[in-house]
Amino acid sequence: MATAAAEPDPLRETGRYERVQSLGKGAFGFVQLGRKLHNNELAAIKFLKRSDVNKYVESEILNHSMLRHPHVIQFKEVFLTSDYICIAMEYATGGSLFQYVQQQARLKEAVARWFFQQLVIGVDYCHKRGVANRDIKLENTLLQKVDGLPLPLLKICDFGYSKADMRSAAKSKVGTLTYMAPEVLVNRDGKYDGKVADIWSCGVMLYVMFYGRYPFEVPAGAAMPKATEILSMLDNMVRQRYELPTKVEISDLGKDLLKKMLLPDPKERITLEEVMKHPWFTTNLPPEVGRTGVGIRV
Ligand SMILES: Nc1ncnc2c1ncn2[C@@H]1O[C@H](COP(=O)(O)OP(=O)(O)OP(=O)(O)O)[C@@H](O)[C@H]1O
Repeated sequence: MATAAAEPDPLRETGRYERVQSLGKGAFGFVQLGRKLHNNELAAIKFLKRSDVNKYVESEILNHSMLRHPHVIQFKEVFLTSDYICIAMEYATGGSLFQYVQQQARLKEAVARWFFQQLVIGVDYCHKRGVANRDIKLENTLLQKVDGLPLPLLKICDFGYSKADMRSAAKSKVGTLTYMAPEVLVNRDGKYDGKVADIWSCGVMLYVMFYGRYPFEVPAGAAMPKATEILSMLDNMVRQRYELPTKVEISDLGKDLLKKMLLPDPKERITLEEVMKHPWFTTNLPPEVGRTGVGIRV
């Protein structure tokens, strides 16, 4: 994580916000915790260089601003400073689900279900609003601590690779390799359905929560994987060659859902509607989930 001292302080020139601390750095910019001067409200503010603005920044703003849901980080406002486009959003106090899983090595099945139910309900909401996220991963799901709840709530963030156009299929090969659906990697006719690819990525997230590792990987080490390594990973995906380590006890229903989400043919892959009717998913799912996000039992 970058230190606040090393980062510029663009909020100073706004006269509306002050910087509280640095929250971290991504590939495209940095994020700071800011406080709104007139009401002390906190916000996570993402700074993107104005000179680097591209179609992804535009989609991030347009798509994220359309969404309002308990399991999506709330978009607040966008404003400009002399050098940056600044996106103010709800501040998630509990870090990312990636950090959470890393701390625990892997999650108990009931805890994985708690997060997975919220993830799927949030992703389904985005899809119903016409937005495919295309970069669903543990790092892009943040946690919000809420008094009285045994576990934090999950919030989907980062719509930098999202796609909203319902009329045309997605073409760009975007996302993160270990979470990328095979049809995105192959992209033979140059098109895929971003929403169906999101379901694969949710399946990868479920796998990582269960087993604390990725189902499909290229060897670690090199910054850029070799084409042969990517092809071999793709081969494993297409042949459904991944381990379900027996030393980790996961119910048959949990494994059944996982397998249906990791079906390589997007036409055969389970739909979100079917996921939400799956008996593993509906276990311990109170009616409040998705509406307020509060009241989930583990
Ligand atoms: N709304 C938020 N509340 C709290 N922390 C946030 C929020 N949004 C982002 N962060 C944190 O800020 C850091 C940078 O986030 P950002 O989205 O720019 O990059 P990233 O997701 O780490 O990487 P990349 O964008 O390259 O995939 C991350 O550690 C992230 O957890």
